[in-house]
Amino acid sequence: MLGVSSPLGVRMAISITQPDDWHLHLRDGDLLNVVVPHSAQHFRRAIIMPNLKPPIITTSAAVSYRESILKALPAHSYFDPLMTLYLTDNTSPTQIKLARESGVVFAVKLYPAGATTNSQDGVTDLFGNCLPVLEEMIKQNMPLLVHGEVTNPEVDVFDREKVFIDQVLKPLVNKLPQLKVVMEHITTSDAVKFVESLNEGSVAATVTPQHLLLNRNAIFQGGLQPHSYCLPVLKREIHRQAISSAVTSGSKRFFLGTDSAPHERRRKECSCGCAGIYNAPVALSLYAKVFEEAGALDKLEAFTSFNGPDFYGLPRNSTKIQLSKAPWKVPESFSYSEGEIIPMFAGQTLDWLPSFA
Ligand SMILES: NC(=O)N[C@@H](CC(=O)O)C(=O)O
Ligand SMILES: [Zn+2]
Ligand SMILES: [Zn+2]
Repeated sequence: MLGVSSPLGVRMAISITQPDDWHLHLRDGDLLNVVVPHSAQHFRRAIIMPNLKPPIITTSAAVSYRESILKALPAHSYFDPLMTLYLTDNTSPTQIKLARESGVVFAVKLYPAGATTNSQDGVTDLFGNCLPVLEEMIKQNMPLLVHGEVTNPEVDVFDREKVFIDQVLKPLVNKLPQLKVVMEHITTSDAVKFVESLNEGSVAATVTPQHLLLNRNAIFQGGLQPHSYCLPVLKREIHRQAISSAVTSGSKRFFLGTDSAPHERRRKECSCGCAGIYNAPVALSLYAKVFEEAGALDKLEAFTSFNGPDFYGLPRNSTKIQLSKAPWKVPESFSYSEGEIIPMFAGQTLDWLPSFA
């Protein structure tokens, strides 16, 4: 990381290796034309979530989804979508082999059936139905990306991540210690402890800007705030602090994954609103804010740009991006053919402005 100083010695800008987003929802249809440019503006590569309707369960579906993403890229921009397969009870080991051979699919995503947006085709019994597939993933060195929440309605919604760690992840890493696992969008100190207790190269976690900056008060601040609702739901302040400390400590086990998850405004602002926060345009500014507030700006680059590719066994980017300490206003909304999407912190002023030098 290179610091640029003003004559008074105040750091005005930093230059870092261009980041990647290791957890991103781009959706499909016309919405791609809005959200793909936003991600490509800051990120070089992204792990693309497969929870479309219908979900991406085959390599051929992943290949054609990748083509539509590339078509939505503005001219002269570079962005490499790293595709994933949606794991179902019926996924076969052969499909995993084909996925690896394609060179297009980089991971397999586990959604416990019913846990989150478009997860109804997800897995009902991981150990009962998916062991041969997980064994093939070890052979192919293909990571398992996990939405880590149990779906049992009797478990309190704020405890679902912790219970998932105890009931599924601990047995999983005991049974298959060679499987690479990414616990996606972690929200609790329990998840931090779990990830830190394991071998660095085998289990890692992505962390979103909202889980680093907000606690569950944000959902109810002055009234119900649908644009602060995501899954796993925001947690208590002590959990936010635990995640922030873990990430800013410089540990290699944590890396950037925005979980940017746009939903059309009326699908958020209604009587049964969708879970998901659209943060792609603001994510990098917000991560910089978190590291600055922790006095750890020197550790930002490893989190945004090194730990992810190192875990996935991919090269680090050679391009750079600049973050300037300059106020900028987040747009109120972005329109597309079916309506609009509202970004996180819409209309507010943020401090760090990313740009290509
Ligand atoms: N995070 C969310 O609240 N929503 C995501 C799904 C997910 O990542 O769980 C979505 O696809 O909308
Ligand atoms: Zn999820
Ligand atoms: Zn997600």
